[in-house]
Amino acid sequence: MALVYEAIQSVIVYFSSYSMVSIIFTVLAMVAGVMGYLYGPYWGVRRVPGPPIFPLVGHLPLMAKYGPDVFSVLAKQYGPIFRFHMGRQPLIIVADAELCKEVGIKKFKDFTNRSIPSPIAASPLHQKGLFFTKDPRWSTMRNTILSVYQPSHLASLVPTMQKYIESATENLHDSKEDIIFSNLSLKLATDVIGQAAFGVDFGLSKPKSDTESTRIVQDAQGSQSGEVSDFINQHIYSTTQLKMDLSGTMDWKVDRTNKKLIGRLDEIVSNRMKEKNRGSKDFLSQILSARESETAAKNVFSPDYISAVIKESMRFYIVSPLVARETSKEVEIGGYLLPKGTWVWLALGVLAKDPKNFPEPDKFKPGRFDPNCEEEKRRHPYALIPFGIGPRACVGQKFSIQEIKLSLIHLYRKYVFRHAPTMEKPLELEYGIVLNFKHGVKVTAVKRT
Ligand code: HEM
Repeated sequence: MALVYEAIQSVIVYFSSYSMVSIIFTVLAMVAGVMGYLYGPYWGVRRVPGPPIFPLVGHLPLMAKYGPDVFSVLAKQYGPIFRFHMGRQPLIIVADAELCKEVGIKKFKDFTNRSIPSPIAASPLHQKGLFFTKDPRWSTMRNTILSVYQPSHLASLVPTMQKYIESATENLHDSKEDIIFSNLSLKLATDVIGQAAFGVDFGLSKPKSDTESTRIVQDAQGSQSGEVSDFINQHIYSTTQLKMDLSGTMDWKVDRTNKKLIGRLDEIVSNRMKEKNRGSKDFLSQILSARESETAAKNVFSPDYISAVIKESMRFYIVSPLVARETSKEVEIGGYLLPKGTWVWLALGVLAKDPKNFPEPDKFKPGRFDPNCEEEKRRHPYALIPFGIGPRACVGQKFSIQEIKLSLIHLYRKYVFRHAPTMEKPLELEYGIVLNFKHGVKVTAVKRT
């Protein structure tokens, strides 16, 4: 009997110690899993210098402390290439013109793609566009799109651009309220893109009375202008709501808006496909014609003073301070070996405020771009790259510069502008995916006599 009792006892001890061991193992495995989840992405790039990491939030508290200057502050401390953690996701920040050249041009084939933040990874609409699309799909799409940005085609757009600029700026001096110039230029740019890209009049920049009288007039695509503005508002919502949210969740409203947008875009494209003599006035018609003639594309598409002022403005308020790229295989940059899949971000904003290339960087001095001045001659050729760099640089660069130049010429020929008394000083900025003005740029216009 005693023997049986002892045997049972030893079995109980065996099993209870077994379950203790298994609990310990389970807990250890869970801890290892959590540590792996939190620090796995860091491990491959741990040799790249960077500030100490706060658990879970990474370096986000530094962003709260230094605001938009955070990358300039860190570049001073850690050098031209450093690590910055958005939560657990490490970014390798490249803050030097020569290294940007290496990523964007010399080693481009290892950096063809952009890193995709999770809200975009969850959005098929954004992934289909040229900006985020990847690998061969990107090159086919880019080659087809580039044809519509040829100088001859851009030149043919001058009258369209002029028409919108003239109508939008006709009676600025009559305005009883301050003109929120940043809003006006956004509407103007969107209207020009609508006409140039889709052959559709969005009617956003027309002076109010005009817009009201044409509200019921059908636009070129048969949709009413109210509907078109609705479409654009959805588009603006969809793009401005893309936060750098790395939590893996996506705002359901963005998802819903994207679905509606896809519907609208499909509608515009299918209507245009039905048109026999669609001509080649707008980008959509050109791309559809290119698609019909090229099978590869078919599978993919479903220094004058003004120049100096434009360059200095784009340096001073750099629109897109960071450009996201990703390594497609193991690659060496700035003396560090980066594994495949590393997020490498080019810090165009740090470059633009680097006193090595732009002495007194916080002063607005268009003269620094005078081709005869020493500063211009000494400067690194890739010190100011507001449109990005290399084969993946902005396709809209020439289009934008043409529109900016035309707008400036028209505006300054007719008006003198003054800061409105209601405009804050210094201007308050909002930093998102692109730079924005918190309260708008407010001006009053005085007609030249
Ligand atoms: C002042 C105006 C603009 C600025 C500062 C700007 C800036 C940029 C930057 C920095 C990039 C990333 C480039 C890189 O990765 O190296 C980019 C890409 C792009 N931009 Fe712009 N852009 C502007 C206007 C436009 C316009 C008007 C269009 C269209 C008509 C446009 C279409 C694109 C596209 C499609 C890409 C993605 C190109 C690709 O991934 O192959 N941009 N832009």
